[in-house]
Amino acid sequence: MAPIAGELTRPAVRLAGLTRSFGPRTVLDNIDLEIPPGQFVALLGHSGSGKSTLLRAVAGLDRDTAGSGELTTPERVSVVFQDSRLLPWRRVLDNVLLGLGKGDGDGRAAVERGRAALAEVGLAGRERAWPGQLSGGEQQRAALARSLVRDPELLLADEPFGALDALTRIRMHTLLRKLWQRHHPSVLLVTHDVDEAAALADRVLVLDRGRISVDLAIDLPHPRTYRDPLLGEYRERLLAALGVGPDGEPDGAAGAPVATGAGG
Ligand SMILES: Nc1ncnc2c1ncn2[C@@H]1O[C@H](COP(=O)(O)OP(=O)(O)OP(=O)(O)O)[C@@H](O)[C@H]1O
Repeated sequence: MAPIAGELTRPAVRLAGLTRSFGPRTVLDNIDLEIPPGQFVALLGHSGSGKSTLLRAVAGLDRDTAGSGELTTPERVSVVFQDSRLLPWRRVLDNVLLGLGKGDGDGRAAVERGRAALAEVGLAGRERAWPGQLSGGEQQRAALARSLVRDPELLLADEPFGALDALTRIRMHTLLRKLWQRHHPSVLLVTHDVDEAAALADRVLVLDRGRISVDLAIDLPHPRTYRDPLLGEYRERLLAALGVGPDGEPDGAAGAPVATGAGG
């Protein structure tokens, strides 16, 4: 739930002095970050800037990496990746049920939760399909259902729509926005897509050379339309922060151009 005004709430995510290195290369350099409960944060940055490394650290997936820092996350954390990671030998509903943790119920109650999650992502009636019978977009919907079935307090998403075509991606943005508004987990969404970040997030972070170089609040109500000129202004600010000039060419220090994805 969103915090009630004036109520003291602990951040859902707290990173203090997070540093990660691969050999001599420091990818994350002493990062501090707090994400309040229910906040939708997008993490932008050039390829290789360390976005996935940060997300994996928050997810607790990189214990072998040389690093230091403090990390606090809520108990129920779900992760979605660019590929759905559905098990091809399990039917869609059974894949979704894999998202349930110990103590989340079993038997009939679990099946009901799985069915409800599939219905929420628009896959009612596809419970007994095999993953290979779903389109790419449907597979990502099933992955979202698997991540939501345990009602996460924190949803971590690493380029979840990066492999989808532009139109499917826009539909998935709408779906993710609705799911977030309904369940209100904190979200950390890694993306290359400036439009995706500006359209969905309360707050956009830009990762550059191991540090968070920009922390920008997107102060626009939801749902946002891609044609809103105010959204366009945020987009321009973010592109400038990424070092992409008006002609799409790099305009300075930050380097290569970024894909801006679903525009228009
Ligand atoms: N397991 C690993 N071993 C060695 N180097 C790694 C490892 N994981 C990531 N790196 C390096 O760390 C840097 C950051 O990688 P990371 O995947 O976090 O970037 P990213 O911003 O998510 O990139 P992209 O947008 O291309 O996915 C890269 O230079 C990468 O080569």
